[in-house]
Amino acid sequence: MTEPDLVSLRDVTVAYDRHPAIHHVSCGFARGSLTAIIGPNGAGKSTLVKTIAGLLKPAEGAMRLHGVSPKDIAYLPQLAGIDDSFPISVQDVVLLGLWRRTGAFGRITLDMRVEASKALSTVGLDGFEGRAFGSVSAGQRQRVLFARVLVADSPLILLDEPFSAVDSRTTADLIRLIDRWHREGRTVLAVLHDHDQVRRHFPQSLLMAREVVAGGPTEEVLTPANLLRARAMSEAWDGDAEVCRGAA
Ligand SMILES: Nc1ncnc2c1ncn2[C@@H]1O[C@H](COP(=O)(O)OP(=O)(O)OP(=O)(O)O)[C@@H](O)[C@H]1O
Repeated sequence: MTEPDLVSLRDVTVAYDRHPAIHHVSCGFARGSLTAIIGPNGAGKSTLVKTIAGLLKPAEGAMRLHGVSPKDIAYLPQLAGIDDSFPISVQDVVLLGLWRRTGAFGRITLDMRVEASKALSTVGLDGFEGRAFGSVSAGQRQRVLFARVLVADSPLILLDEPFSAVDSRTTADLIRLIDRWHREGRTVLAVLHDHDQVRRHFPQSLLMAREVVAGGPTEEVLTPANLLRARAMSEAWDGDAEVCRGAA
């Protein structure tokens, strides 16, 4: 018998204020897979990832996790969504990745601090522990957030546009980290816009345009015909439509 997908969505519609952002999405992500989620702006990629992270609830359909609990998910939101005026040190941001082990009010041990420093070292930020998170550059911030994912040691990792505002050297370093997570058998989903990068590093892709346009091996998904279809579907989308209930 084949193993069920680690994450599966069946006929999922997610709405903001009753206006669907993605609709009738059915797809699965196998355990240990490395998948790029691609599609035009507004295609619903972040909405999909937030739904898998448990931050949004489907208005219709079902999202299921198999053999992984919601608290085991490491989610890296779009950098733009993080409030960098909040006074928190780089080390404390990394330690937030340990909350599964510590609980909301758990004690941070010396070992945990050492682990956080090691993770910072892995992402090239030796000695950054005491810096204010808001005071480091956008690329360095992204490295800090990857360090947070590193210490979380999660079987399912969701990355929303992890390379926006990041230079090519940092991108290359972070891609090496993603490769490492993939080799370790973790399941990784990343929202990306750079198709060359996706072709080079991501074996699987899911092309979205409010619904699934295509999913599977990247070379079969990223075809000119599919990309054209995704663009046309996005442009034809009716943003004022309401959730269609009871559709057969
Ligand atoms: N909090 C929100 N409230 C209302 N509408 C929202 C909200 N977040 C997203 N949307 C709408 O849902 C649709 C899908 O947005 P989403 O951010 O998921 O797309 P995306 O593919 O990630 O886009 P991008 O590539 O531009 O980041 C868009 O029309 C967007 O305006």
